[in-house]
Parts: sequence; C-alpha cells; structure tokens
Amino acid sequence: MSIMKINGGRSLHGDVTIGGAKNSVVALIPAAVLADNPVKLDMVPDILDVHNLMLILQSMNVSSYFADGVLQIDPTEIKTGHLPSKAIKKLRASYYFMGSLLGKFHRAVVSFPGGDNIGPRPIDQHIRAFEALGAHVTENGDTVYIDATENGLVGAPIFFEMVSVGATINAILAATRARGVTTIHNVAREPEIVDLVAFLNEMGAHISGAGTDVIRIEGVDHLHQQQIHTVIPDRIEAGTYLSLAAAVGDGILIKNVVPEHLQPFIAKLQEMGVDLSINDNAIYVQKSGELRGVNVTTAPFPNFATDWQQPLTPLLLTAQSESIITDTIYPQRQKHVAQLQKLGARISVNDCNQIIVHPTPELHGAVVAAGEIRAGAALMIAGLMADGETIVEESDNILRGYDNIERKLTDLHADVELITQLD
Ligand SMILES: CC(=O)N[C@H]1[C@@H](OP(=O)(O)OP(=O)(O)OC[C@H]2O[C@@H](n3ccc(=O)[nH]c3=O)[C@H](O)[C@@H]2O)O[C@H](CO)[C@@H](O)[C@@H]1O
Ligand SMILES: C=C(OP(=O)(O)O)C(=O)O
Repeated sequence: MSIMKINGGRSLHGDVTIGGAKNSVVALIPAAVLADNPVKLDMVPDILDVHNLMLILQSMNVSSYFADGVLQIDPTEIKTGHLPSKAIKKLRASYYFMGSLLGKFHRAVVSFPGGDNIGPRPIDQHIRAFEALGAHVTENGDTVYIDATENGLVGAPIFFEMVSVGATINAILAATRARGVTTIHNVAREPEIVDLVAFLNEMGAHISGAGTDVIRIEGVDHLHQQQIHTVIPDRIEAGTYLSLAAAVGDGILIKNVVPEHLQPFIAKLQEMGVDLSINDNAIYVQKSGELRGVNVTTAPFPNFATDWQQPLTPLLLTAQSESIITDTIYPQRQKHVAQLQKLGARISVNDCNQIIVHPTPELHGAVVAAGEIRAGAALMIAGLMADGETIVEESDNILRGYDNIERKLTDLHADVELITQLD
C-alpha cells in the first residue's frame, strides 16, 4: 500500500494533461481477447487497474506490453482456465472477462470482482443478460460459472431493470460473438460505452445505438484489429483537476478533455461562480473569487456522475453557503465524510443519506485514509487546501485510477510525495 504525503496550503498553477479514461480502458482490455490478432491501444493511462488487468491476461497466456501510453495485447495463444482471484479482487472491471470469455469460448469461470467499496454492487443484471443469450449461470461460493457450450450463444432481446454500465458492457461483449441479433434495452449511455463500441466496430463488429438507450448487435464470428485505437480522455480525472484548480489554483489549464462529456460538472462549477474558459479540448480555470454553494444529485449519464461527487466536495467547502449532495446511484458513497472531518471540514450526513457541506474557511493537515478511489481524490484535494502536512493512507486506491498523479501534481507546483510501503 502507498501513502501520499502532502504539504498543503500552496496555490497551484501551470497545466495538466488528462490521461485515457480508466472506465474505458478497463473494458477495452477484456474486449481485446475477442480479437483474432494482436491489438494495440493508445493513450492508455498508467494506473493500477491496467497493471492488474495485465496480470489477469498473463494468467490466460495472453501477453501484453505497456510503454509510452501504448498497450499491446496478443490474444492469439489464449488459453482458458481459472483466473487469479487476487488480481480479480483488486478491481471491479475484472468481471468484463465474464462477457468476453463467454463471447469467445461460450464459457467463463470468474470470481466475484473487487472494486470500490461504495455500498452494495450486485451483478444480477449481468447474469440476466448472459441467461437471455442462452448461457447457464451458477454460483459456487465466490465463483461464477457461465456456460453456453451446449447450444452456443444466441442473439436475443435483453431488458435491463436498471441502467448499469457494467451490465451493458458485459452484454455487449458476449452478444458481439453470439449467433444472430441481440437488442439490449435500457442500456447505459456513458461515453466509455460509446468508446468500447467504437473499438469493437473498428475490429469488424456490427453494433449500433451506442450512446442511446437501445443497442442493437448483429453477432460476428471474427474480430480483427486493423488500426490502433485511441482511448477517450478520462472525464472523472478531468473533473478532479477542475475541482482542484478551482479550489487551490492560481490559473490552471486542463488539456485533453472533451467538454461535452464534462457538461454537468462544468454547469455546477459555473453555478458556483467558477470562471472557466472552455476551448475544443482544453479548459482554463481562473483563480476563484467568492463561490456559492450548490445542490448536486448524481444519476446515470448524461447527468452528474457519482464518481464526481467526492472530488467536487472539497471545493464545496470553500463556498459561502451550504451545499447538499444526493447520490442516487450509491447512496452510501460517503467514505470521505469522516476523513474530511479529520481535516476540519464541516460536513455531515443527514437521515436521508444526503451529504451536507457547510462553509469551512480553513482546513488543517491530518492523517486520513482513502477508503476508495474517489474518496482518495477528495482527500488529496483537501490535503492540498489544508495548512500543514496531510498523510493519505491507502493511496493505492487513488493509484487505481489516477495516471501519473505524483508527477502531474508536482508539475502544478504542489508539494506531494508518494511513498510505497510493502504489503
Ligand atoms: C469500471 C466502471 O466503469 N465502473 C463504473 C461503473 O461501475 P458499475 O458498472 O459497477 O456500476 P453500475 O452502472 O452497474 O451500477 C449502477 C447501479 O446499478 C446497480 N446494479 C448494477 C448492476 C446490477 O446487476 N444490479 C444492480 O443493482 C448498482 O448497485 C448501482 O446502484 O459505473 C458506476 C456508476 O456510474 C461508476 O461509479 C463506476 O466508476
Ligand atoms: C467506482 C469506481 O470504480 P470501480 O467501478 O472500478 O470500482 C470509480 O472509478 O469511481
């Protein structure tokens, strides 16, 4: 586990370039095993989730090589078997191997995934999709067995009871190689899903409707990559730097962003009174003046993402009036609250699970723990705002999804150090 040591209280300036999207690349890597030839991805972020997925690939005899943002994956000698549960547990997206191995071999045996501990995260909708395509699904202890070897996978209509990013992706991965046509209704519309579908279509898949709430897939027998695929920019990382820039910046330029993907976040910052200059692929954040509190409600794309609520919270502390956060996706996603209180934040949770953020003129350094990735992002920003030294323990959770974080913060003139400790 790593710890992050922050000497806060400085104002930051300069520019920062956003990396490829974690939630995109963690689907693209399992999707790559569907290909018949070696696959290349560009703008791959250097994050722990990618390194853990590479370990899982290795256990399937799929070699991969990662340098300078390019990840090469060779699935031509792939072998099925039991996937390493230690690596599987380190991230959520390991469960995309359920969909991709089922698509490729009509069979998958995968342990329950890990990922952020942000409240209940069932996978009933994923299983519903696999069953609709003709697979038999059983669970034994911690392991899910999915089998369609008898009749193969057959395209079918799938109706989700709720909008789920993961279930949408798993259904797409399996149905891409099913016989016939699959229509998936009530799907998630996140940009990372559009990116995954673009990648699969570039390799010869026939998928339409990504970005709307119905996706149609005509199954194909082979996928073959002909051009390198560039991962879209990470909108959650971008939101994190936008919040940081508005909280402690003295003029920060955030490069490699897609402003349309950030619309709900940008709208909230502007409602607070943050001064932004927005170009095609960059946003300049001016030093903030007096800010207003705002109410935030998270919901599936195109609404305000749950993954943004914690990174926004430290900025809300600087406002002159109260803010209220309602997370409709993960109502118990509050791991940051008690930790922020240690830094002196006036923040609490009410009986309706809403987070109430009161104006807090000053924070002071303290020892805190990053219980999950976005709680870690909130603590990192709060540590930069606080006077004195903050130690963020369990910082591996930050490293799961923040590319080159120490270098990027240092380039903005922050005083931070990541210290790796042996487990
Ligand atoms: C790797 C990845 O992309 N992770 C993202 C993905 O997680 P993940 O794909 O796990 O999140 P989902 O979109 O599936 O979850 C949305 C909601 O649906 C519920 N649900 C989901 C599936 C299911 O079978 N049954 C069920 O009840 C969940 O408990 C949650 O309340 O979307 C979340 C919501 O935007 C983000 O916070 C995560 O960063
Ligand atoms: C919840 C998140 O990730 P995961 O689904 O990978 O745990 C996140 O990125 O905020």
